[in-house]
Amino acid sequence: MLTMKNVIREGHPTLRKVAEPVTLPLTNDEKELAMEMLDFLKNSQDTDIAEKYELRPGVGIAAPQLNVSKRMIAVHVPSDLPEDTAPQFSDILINPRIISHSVKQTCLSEGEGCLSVDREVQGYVPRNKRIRIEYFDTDGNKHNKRLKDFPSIVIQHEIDHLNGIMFFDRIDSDNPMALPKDLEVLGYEEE
Ligand SMILES: COc1ccccc1NC(=O)N[C@H](C(=O)N(CC(=O)NO)CC1CCCC1)C(C)(C)C
Ligand SMILES: [Zn+2]
Repeated sequence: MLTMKNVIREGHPTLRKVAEPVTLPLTNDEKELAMEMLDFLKNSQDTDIAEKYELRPGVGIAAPQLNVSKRMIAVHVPSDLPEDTAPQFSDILINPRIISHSVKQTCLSEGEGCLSVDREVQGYVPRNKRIRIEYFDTDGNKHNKRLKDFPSIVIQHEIDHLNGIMFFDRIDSDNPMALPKDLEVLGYEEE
């Protein structure tokens, strides 16, 4: 099973590479890795497993973070509602592409972190509020989905990893708490 020691950290050159598109159909190794990535996220959200293996509570991971420079990401976003066990969004996305997005931007009120970054970085990370994505699943079927808010932020964060972009690249270093106009802050102070 994947643990934090498989995750490469800030400074590793692979995190700054543009990952290669995956040729379909996936090889068995690529399928295996994709499923391990999703399992890692599920394990990280299981109290006992996460504690036992010291996993950070992950909602998304990109293959480059495992030193595999391929355009594959896994996303597993739990529901906002505690009584709801079904995740808001859970899938493995092969060659994901943002095909359109809202003008409206959003950001997390508490900023962002990253499984590959072992430090706090303050500042808002402006992202598109809504995105339409196209991607392939591990069976090679094409999907086209519209996402907004947190699931949309997670997927944009992961697709950035496929392009060698880290979340702090998007923070305005002159004024980290600057809120671009037409941006809606997402998070606890939300009604
Ligand atoms: C179960 O966990 C949650 C439940 C509800 C809200 C948030 C979370 N968890 C996270 O935001 N987790 C972050 C995360 O997985 N990532 C993914 C990552 O680093 N991918 O490369 C960072 C997030 C920052 C914004 C979007 C993803 C870390 C860096 C804090 C582990
Ligand atoms: Zn990350």
